[in-house]
Amino acid sequence: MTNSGFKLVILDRDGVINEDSDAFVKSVDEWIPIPGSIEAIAELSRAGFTVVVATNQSGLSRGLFDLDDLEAMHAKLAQLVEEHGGSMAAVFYCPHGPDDQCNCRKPKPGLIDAIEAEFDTSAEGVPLVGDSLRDLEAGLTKGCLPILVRTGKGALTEQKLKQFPVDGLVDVKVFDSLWDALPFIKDVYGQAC
Ligand SMILES: O=P(O)(O)OC[C@@H](O)[C@H]1O[C@@H](OP(=O)(O)O)[C@@H](O)[C@@H](O)[C@@H]1O
Repeated sequence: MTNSGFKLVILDRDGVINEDSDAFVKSVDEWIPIPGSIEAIAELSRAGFTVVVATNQSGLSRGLFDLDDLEAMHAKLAQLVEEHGGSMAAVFYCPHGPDDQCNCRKPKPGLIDAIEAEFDTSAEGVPLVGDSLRDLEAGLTKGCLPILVRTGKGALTEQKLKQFPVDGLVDVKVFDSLWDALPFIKDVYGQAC
C-alpha cells in the first residue's frame, strides 16, 4: 500500500541518474547526466512525486573525493532538475567503505530507513530504481518496488539475474533507462502517465 497520496520514488545515483565509472565519479566535471534522466526527474516531481536519491559513496572513505566535491555534484543535479522545471527533494548517501560494517551501505537498508524517518512514511511499495543488484536488494529488504534500468551496470545486472535468479527479482521490471521507466513509475500510484 502507498502512503495516503504521498508519492515517493527512490533513485540510485551512479548508473541511473549519471554516467557511472569503475574509477568512481570523483568530481562535478565527472558527474555527467545520463540522457533523459534529468528530464525524467523533473517530470516526476511535476507529477507530484517526492524524488530522493539513495547512493553509496565509498569514494569518500577511500579518499577519492571529499564532501565539497560530493555536494558540488548534488548541487549540479538539483540545478539541472530546476532548470527543467522540477525539484530534487533530497540525496541520502552512505560515506562508508565495504569494511566499515555500517547499516547504510546498500544492500543494507539504512539509507531507506533514513528516508522513511525524514519523510515520516513507509517505503512499502515505493518504486526504487537501480542499476546494481545491491540497489534492488536494499529495496526488497524494505518492501520497495524494485525497478532495474539497463544504464550503468544495469545490463550486466540483468544478465546476472538471468543466470542466478534472486528471490523477489525473478519478474523485476527492466527498462532501458530512467526515462523509459517513467510511465511505469508514474502509474505505480495509479496516476495515468
Ligand atoms: O550506484 P551508487 O550507489 O549511486 O554509487 C556507486 C558508486 O559509489 C561507486 O560504487 C563503487 O562500488 P564500491 O563502493 O567500491 O563497492 C563502484 O561500483 C563504482 O564504480 C561506483 O561509481
